Order: sequence, then structure tokens, then C-alpha cells
Amino acid sequence: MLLRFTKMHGLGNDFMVIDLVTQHAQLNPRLIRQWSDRYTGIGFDQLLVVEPPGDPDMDFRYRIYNADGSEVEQCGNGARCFARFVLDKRLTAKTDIRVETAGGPIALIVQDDGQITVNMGPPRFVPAEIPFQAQSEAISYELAVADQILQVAAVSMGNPHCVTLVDDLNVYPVNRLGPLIERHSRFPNGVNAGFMQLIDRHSARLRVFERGVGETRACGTGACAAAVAGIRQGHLTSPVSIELPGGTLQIEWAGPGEPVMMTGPATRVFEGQIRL
Ligand SMILES: N[C@@H](CCC[C@H](N)C(=O)O)C(=O)O
Repeated sequence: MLLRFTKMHGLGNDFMVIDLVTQHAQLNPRLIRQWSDRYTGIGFDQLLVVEPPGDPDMDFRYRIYNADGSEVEQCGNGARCFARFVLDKRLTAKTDIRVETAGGPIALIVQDDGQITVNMGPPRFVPAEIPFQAQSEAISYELAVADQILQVAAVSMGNPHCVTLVDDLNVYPVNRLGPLIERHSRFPNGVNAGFMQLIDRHSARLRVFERGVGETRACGTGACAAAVAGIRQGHLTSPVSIELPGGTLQIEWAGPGEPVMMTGPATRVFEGQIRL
């Protein structure tokens, strides 16, 4: 049987997208790892799956798998590609699309200029909800990593993020500390490790070592978490431009309890089919 898929990306964070509304497939971690391989497979950071919703008030169910085959709760760049995909494939004609994810409901708004805004819902800071091991909620925490103590913020955007402020992102050892933070024992489900360099009150640079993938060219939920952490710590003011290696995302957040709005592009690369 041949399975149709679309290769897409959001600022270089790349995806294989499969429509399981009109097709059928049994996925498993081994198959996903095989497909994600950049030399012997299709190559992607995440596999995105479009399914019918369980909740009748929603338009679709959105499932996300990291390149290592693990299923995760949320993916921001993927959400924008999801919106572009369901419109291009005529699975919906709506430009305001409600989607259920394992990380909670999100809303996708397709703008007239083709940019897509995602209402990611409110960030969560309660340690148990991230999950993160801490005595009580705080704006920043001391985290022992290798031979140093980092000051970090812990945020859930549906998925877990740890954000560290750094002076110079060009020389910071993202690929040495990223894997140690990703599997740190205080984050029992693992974590996405973001490293942010402030530019001014409305902009920052960010690199993210993603859980289950490694460093990616962009991370949408990572950009939301970094902007929120920076606003909460008093360094940034909404709206915030987050510059990632693959490009820039616009993030707006009005404060605790309010949803995070993320705006950026979604790009189709090619159509393919693979034998199952
Ligand atoms: N690239 C994503 C995040 C994908 C999931 C993440 N690696 C995790 O394990 O939580 C984004 O754009 O948000």
C-alpha cells in the first residue's frame, strides 16, 4: 500500500505530514525513526498526523512524533504547517481552525498574507504541570548541570521547556549542555532546552536543543516559552520578535492566564508517497 505524505517546514523546522482522515496507516516508533533518517529515509524533525477530532467542537486531531519516534504533546511550527496542509488538501475551507492536541486545544488562524497565527493557549508554570521537580513555583530556578549552576525558567506550552539566558549565543555550548538539560532528572518527561540572548525589550535570539531531535533550525513552542519567560522575568515586553537560526517568529502574550499568540510562515516543500 502507498501512503501519501507532504514534506513541509516552518523556518527550517521540517516535517513529514500525513493525512489520516482519508488514508489509513499503523504507525510505530521503529517506522517513524526509519522515515526520519536524513540519509536513508525521508528526513524530518517531526512527523505530523492529521486525524478526525474526538471532540465534535474541534475540527481535527493533531498528533506529533519526534524524530526518535516518541509521541509528544505540542509543536508550534508544526501547527502552522498543519493549517497550510488541511487547507491545501481541502480537508477544510475554514481559515479559523480548532485543533485538539495532547497538550490541549489550539486555534489556527490563516492571515490574508499567508502568515499563520496560532493561539497556543496559556503557558503553565506550576512545576507539576510541566512536569518539573521543584518545591514551589518560581520565576527562575537554579539547575545543576555538569559542573555549573544555571538560572533557568521552566514553562509548559503544552510541552515542557527550560529556558536559559545567555550572553553570547554564538559561543554558548548549546550542543554540550542541551543534551544534559534534555534528560535532566528534574524534568521527568525530558525537556526542550532553549538558550536565549536578549537584544532589546522587544527582541531576542534563541537556539533550541529539542527533546527527541537535537538542535533544530527553529522551535515554535520554544520561541513562545522563551518570550513568556523573558516577559515574566521583566526583560522583555510583548510583542516580542524571536530570531531563530531559521528565521523570526512574532510572539504576543498579555500576561498570566492569557493565551500566547505565535505568528510565522508555513512552507510546502514536496509531495511524496511511501510504500508501507
Ligand atoms: N519543533 C517543535 C516542538 C516539537 C516537540 C518537541 N521536540 C518536544 O519534544 O516537546 C515546535 O516548533 O514547537
